[in-house]
Amino acid sequence: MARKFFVGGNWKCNGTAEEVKKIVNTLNEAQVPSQDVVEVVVSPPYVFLPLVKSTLRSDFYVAAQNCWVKKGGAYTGEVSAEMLVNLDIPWVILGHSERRAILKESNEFVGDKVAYALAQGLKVIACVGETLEEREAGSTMDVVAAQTKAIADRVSNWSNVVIAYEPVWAIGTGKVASPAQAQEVHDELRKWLAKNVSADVAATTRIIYGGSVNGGNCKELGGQADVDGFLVGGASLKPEFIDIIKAAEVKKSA
Ligand SMILES: O=C(CO)COP(=O)(O)O
Repeated sequence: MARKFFVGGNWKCNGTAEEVKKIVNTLNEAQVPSQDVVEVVVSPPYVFLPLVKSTLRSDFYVAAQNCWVKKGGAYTGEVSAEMLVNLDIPWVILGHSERRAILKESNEFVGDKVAYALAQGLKVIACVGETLEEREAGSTMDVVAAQTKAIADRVSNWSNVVIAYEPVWAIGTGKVASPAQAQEVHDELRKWLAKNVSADVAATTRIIYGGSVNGGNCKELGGQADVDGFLVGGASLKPEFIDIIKAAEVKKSA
């Protein structure tokens, strides 16, 4: 299958320079499957991007955790897509649920960001996912489809997009989605892409899972047919991130 396993580490708003150096050292020394088998991307806070980029092994890549919705200018506190490109940062995470919920980023705003970042040449990890209330109300797929539609309405080339399905109730809670729950949404999302974008985009776009992924649950989750990797929060700051990268092997032997 053409979809290469993808493991992202979202460090969120954590770390000191000393801690970042330690994490990078641990990653640099790790024995992991080759780039043919797994694509590894770590996402430190903006201020540590140059440090990580200049010290991280060359077979791992870096991502910013956000960027501004259009060309830079008089937007105090923002970082533009152009700046990331200028620093050779290849990836950006957009639409993370923490930004949607706390900073009130709407589906349309996230869609605009994704389109703009792609147009500047960045690769995008676009996050979608439902809250516990939405799941309990039976509207998981409606929510995820609306979030994805806002992206699909603005994007024609999906080759540089990875979709991260991150149920909000599983993020930072230790309450991981069961492999069957993850597979169900990933499968529905792929069908949505087939129907609303194209069969080719559905077949080739990686849909990764995020929400309390750890060294213990990654193999079973990664073994699901439509789970193409992970976006890892808390565990990406720990040595167990290496075990999660190694979960890519489950696909190779599948
Ligand atoms: O939000 C996440 C990754 O973007 C997931 O976070 P946790 O792995 O800490 O639940």
